[in-house]
Amino acid sequence: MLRNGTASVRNDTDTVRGVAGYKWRMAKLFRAVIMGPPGSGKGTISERIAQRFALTRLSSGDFVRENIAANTDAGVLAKTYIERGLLVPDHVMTRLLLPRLEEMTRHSWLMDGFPRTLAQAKALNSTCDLDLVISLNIPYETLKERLSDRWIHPASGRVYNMGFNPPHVQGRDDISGEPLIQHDDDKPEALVARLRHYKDMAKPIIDLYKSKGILHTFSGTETDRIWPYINSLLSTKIPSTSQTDTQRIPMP
Ligand SMILES: Nc1nc2c(ncn2[C@@H]2O[C@H](COP(=O)(O)OP(=O)(O)O)[C@@H](O)[C@H]2O)c(=O)[nH]1
Ligand SMILES: Nc1ncnc2c1ncn2[C@@H]1O[C@H](COP(=O)(O)OP(=O)(O)O)[C@@H](O)[C@H]1O
Repeated sequence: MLRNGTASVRNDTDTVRGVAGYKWRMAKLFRAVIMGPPGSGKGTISERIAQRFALTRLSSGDFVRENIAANTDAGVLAKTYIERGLLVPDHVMTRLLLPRLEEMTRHSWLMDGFPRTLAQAKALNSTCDLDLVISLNIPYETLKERLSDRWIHPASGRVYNMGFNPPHVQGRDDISGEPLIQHDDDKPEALVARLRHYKDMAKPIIDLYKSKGILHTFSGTETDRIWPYINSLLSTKIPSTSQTDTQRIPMP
């Protein structure tokens, strides 16, 4: 249920009267979060889930970058942290994200990158009830190999891996043809610290979702082997009607 003041819309099959004499039947919506250490495949798997189940894919990193580009107050503030390689403080992240989620009352979504702290998880919890949390558990050696081979198209966030999903033209984004870059913090020397940090921050969040009975953990070294399990889990959880989110039905 997405709580917005006193209004709540979600997880119900609900009808609302529209302007043109139609009722809009709200399909049962679905809200999920994907968690995992850097390089665990959150972006890759989110993309597959979004395509297969027609969910809106939300990425906290993209929100932050959009706000920086648009020079919003929160974006300007967030930039000062990102430039120093820090996480954006909780109150800035929630100010950026929660209003956006409140606009999404009619959409099923999958969030990547939020919550990253227990405070964020609690703030999210007070805004909406999640249906499911996917946690990816990938061995360190695998993460290290993947990240040293990760190339990104910064403008779109499209991700490549020189072995797993290489671009059609080496060093160039498939769609725009623009150059790909590597993040400094994907280098092995930065990775140990990033992983330790992830573990410390994620543990209480994972415990919280476990206690709510919505946590599903997937372990393995290959996305293509994990994917069928995620796919079949979601097939049982996501009602087929949520693929359109709303259906317009004539008023009787
Ligand atoms: N070799 C290999 N690379 C993968 C696999 N799954 C994802 N990748 C790549 O590993 C890197 C990290 O994946 P990404 O989805 O960006 O992870 P995130 O940091 O959790 O969002 C990217 O370069 C992906 O293309 C896999 O099964 N095998
Ligand atoms: N939930 C969050 N809490 C705090 N900072 C965040 C959050 N999501 C994104 N950010 C900030 O935005 C940056 C980019 O996010 P993202 O694209 O997820 O990249 P990365 O996976 O490299 O951290 C992060 O490094 C961090 O500074």
